[in-house]
Amino acid sequence: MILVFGQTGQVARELARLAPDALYLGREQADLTDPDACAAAIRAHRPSAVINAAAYTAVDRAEDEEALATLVNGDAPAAMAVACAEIGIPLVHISTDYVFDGAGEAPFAPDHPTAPLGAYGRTKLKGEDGVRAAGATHAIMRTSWVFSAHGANFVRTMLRLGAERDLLNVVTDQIGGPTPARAIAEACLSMAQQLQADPTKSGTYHFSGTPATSWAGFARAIMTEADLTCEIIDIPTAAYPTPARRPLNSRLDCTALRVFGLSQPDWREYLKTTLIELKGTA
Ligand SMILES: NC(=O)C1=CN([C@@H]2O[C@H](COP(=O)(O)OP(=O)(O)OC[C@H]3O[C@@H](n4cnc5c(N)ncnc54)[C@H](OP(=O)(O)O)[C@@H]3O)[C@@H](O)[C@H]2O)C=CC1
Ligand SMILES: Cc1cn([C@H]2C[C@H](O)[C@@H](COP(=O)(O)OP(=O)(O)O[C@H]3O[C@@H](C)C(=O)[C@@H](O)[C@H]3O)O2)c(=O)[nH]c1=O
Ligand SMILES: [Mg+2]
Repeated sequence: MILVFGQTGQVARELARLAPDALYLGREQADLTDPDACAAAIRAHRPSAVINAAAYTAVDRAEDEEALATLVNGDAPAAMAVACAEIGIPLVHISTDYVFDGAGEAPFAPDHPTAPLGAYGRTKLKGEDGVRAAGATHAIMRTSWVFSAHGANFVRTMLRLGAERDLLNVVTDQIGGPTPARAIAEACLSMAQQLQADPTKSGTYHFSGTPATSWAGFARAIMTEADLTCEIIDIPTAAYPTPARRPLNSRLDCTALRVFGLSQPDWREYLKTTLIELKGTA
């Protein structure tokens, strides 16, 4: 039995659709602000693998709540990994492009030095370090720009704003790979299964959608696919001030996915299916 931390999040919901028999622990059953409780849940349930799909993901708010975000994104995954090491099971942990500083234009390889620009990235990096230090079989999967038909994400924000406005300013100098939560969930399950059979696959992997685009480019694709007439105006990051700094270059080098026989999802296909799914629920 696979144990998943998270129930209502984008990735957790997609996991639940793909693997309904896994055990999903929401905030009520396992609060990540209590790392010991997370470790205790693993010891109590003795699963065959753990996937951590829960996190503090409010990038701007994290600047003011770094202590809380550190507990959830840093200390809880570390405690999970210690418990996984004890009982000899793999942990699949999800991390982010925001651990990098976004310099240059080349895709970041998994072993490229990290240098987060903000609190969210710092807390996620602490979680990565804790998972690696615990000695459990693990995959740290760094992904980026996650979207789905549920939860808080850029696609849903653009659909809401696009229906209200004729024009929308969107940054054009942050480049990355939008990644469907659905594809992340599939990859997590595959990694968990393969790690059980072959612990030598442990390591840090990048998993992002292709092709790389800007937030403005992504916004334009969303408006087109959704038949909204809202015009997207290209603006530089400097013209869109936010509490947290974000990396300009979020490109991730995903070639190591070959180890798991996985490849990058084309976000344009998943955008279509996401919009169909949203229409069905509207
Ligand atoms: N969203 C994105 O664009 C990106 C996300 N990631 C990473 O991917 C992973 C999945 O993200 P995503 O699915 O988008 O996340 P969401 O923001 O959609 O969901 C986060 C989940 O974490 C849960 N959670 C937050 N705080 C706690 C807590 N204290 N105790 C228990 N559960 C908690 C939330 O529960 P509740 O509903 O109760 O609040 C929610 O289920 C995370 O590790 C994230 O860092 C990486 C790159 C990009
Ligand atoms: C709503 C809006 C956003 N933007 C910009 C702000 C920001 O630079 C970019 C995306 O906005 P968001 O608020 O979705 O960005 P953000 O929440 O920072 O998204 C990040 O979330 C975390 C959890 C991650 O791990 C990252 O990979 C990334 O997905 O678009 C505009 O330019 N115009 C707009 O109207
Ligand atoms: Mg956000």
